[in-house]
Amino acid sequence: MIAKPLKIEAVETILVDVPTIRPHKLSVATMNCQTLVLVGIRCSDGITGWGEGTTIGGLAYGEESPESIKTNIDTYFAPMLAGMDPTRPGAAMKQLRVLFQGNRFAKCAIETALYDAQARRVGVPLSELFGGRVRDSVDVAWTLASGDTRRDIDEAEAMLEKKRHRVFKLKIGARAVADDVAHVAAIKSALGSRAEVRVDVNQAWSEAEAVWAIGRLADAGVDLVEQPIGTGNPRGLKRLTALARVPVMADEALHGPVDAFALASTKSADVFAVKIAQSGGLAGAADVAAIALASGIDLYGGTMLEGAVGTIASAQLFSTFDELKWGTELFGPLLLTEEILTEPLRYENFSLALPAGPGLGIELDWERIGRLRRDATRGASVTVTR
Ligand SMILES: O=C(O)C[C@H]1C=CC(=O)O1
Ligand SMILES: [Mn+2]
Repeated sequence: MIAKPLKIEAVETILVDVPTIRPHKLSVATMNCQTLVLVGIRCSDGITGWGEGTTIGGLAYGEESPESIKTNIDTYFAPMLAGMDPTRPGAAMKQLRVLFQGNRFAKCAIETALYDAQARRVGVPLSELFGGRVRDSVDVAWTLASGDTRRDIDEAEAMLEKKRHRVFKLKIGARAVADDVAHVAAIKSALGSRAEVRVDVNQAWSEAEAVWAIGRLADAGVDLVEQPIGTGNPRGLKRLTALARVPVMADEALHGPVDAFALASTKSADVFAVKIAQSGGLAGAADVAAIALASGIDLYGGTMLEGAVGTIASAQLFSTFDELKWGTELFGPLLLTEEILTEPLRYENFSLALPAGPGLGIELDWERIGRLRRDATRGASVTVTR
C-alpha cells in the first residue's frame, strides 16, 4: 500500500497576554506585560506542532509587533501553507521566504511549529533534527532591570542564594551615561567575584558616549557590553570592538546569516547574541552560529523574552552548538507571573535542563491559556487544536 502524503490542515495563532513579575525597564520600553504569539500547525496525521513569535514592548524593539505577527500569519502565511507537506519544513520555509519579505519573528514561529511537529512524528527531541545535543542543559543569565540599584542588588542576591543565576545582565541606556555607569559599578561592587556582571545598552549611546562609558565599565569589572550603539553605525561597532578592553556583543545588529557574515568578515563584534526570532527561525540561527564559530566569534544564546515555547525551542537549538562560551539568557518564562505548561521548564543549578521528550518536549496547559488569551473575553475567533 502506498502511504498517503501528509498535509498541513490548519494554522492557528493565539495572542496570550501575561503580566511580568515586576516592571522590566529597557532603554526602548518598560514592560509590565509580555504578549506571546503562539502558533499551532495541525497536520493530517493528527500531530500539531507549536511555535512562538514574541517581541518586546509592542513595536518598540523591532519592526514586528505581536499583532502584526498574528495578522501576517493569518492573512498570508496560513493560506500558503495549507495543503503543503509538513514533513519538509525546509521546503515550506523556502516558499515562505520567496513569497513574503521580512517578518522574521512570524517565520520563526512557523518554522518552530513545523520542526516540533516533525520531531514528534519521528519520535525524537527537536535538537536531534539539528545535529543532536552536545549538552543536556544550558547556563542561564538573569536580567536586572527594575530601574533601581538597591532593588537590583537584592534581586541578584536572592538569585545567587537560590542557585538560579550567577550571571547578571544589566539593562542600561535610559538614564544619563554617568548615572548608568555608577549604577553598574555599585552592583558589581556589591556582588564582587560571586557573580558576573554584563550590560545591555540596547543601542542607546552615541559612539563617543560608548568610548567613555566602556572604559569605565571595564575598570568596574564588567565582563561584556551588548549593543552599545545603534545599528545605523556599523563601522562604529567595529571601532568599539577594536578599542574596548571588554568584549563587545552584537544583538540588534544581527538579523540572520547575512548580517552575521558582514559582522564576522569585518570583525565588528567579539560575541554574537544568537536569537531564533531575529534569525528568522531555527535554521537561520544555526547558520549564524556556524558563521560565528568559523570566524572565531563567541556565542551567546539570546532571547526576545519569549515564553515557554520560544524559550525551549531556543534551548533545543543552543544545545547543539559546539561551543556556547557565554551561556544563555533563556529566562523568559521566569519573568512572567503565569505558567502556560502542564509541567514547568526545569531551572536548577544556574541552568535550564533540556527535556527528554519528542519535539519541543513540553505540553501546553489549555486551561491556563484559555484564561489568558486575548480573545477570551471577546469570543474565540480561532479554534484551538490540542
Ligand atoms: O537582549 C535584549 O535586548 C532583549 C532581552 C533579553 C534579555 C532582556 O532582558 O531583554
Ligand atoms: Mn540585547
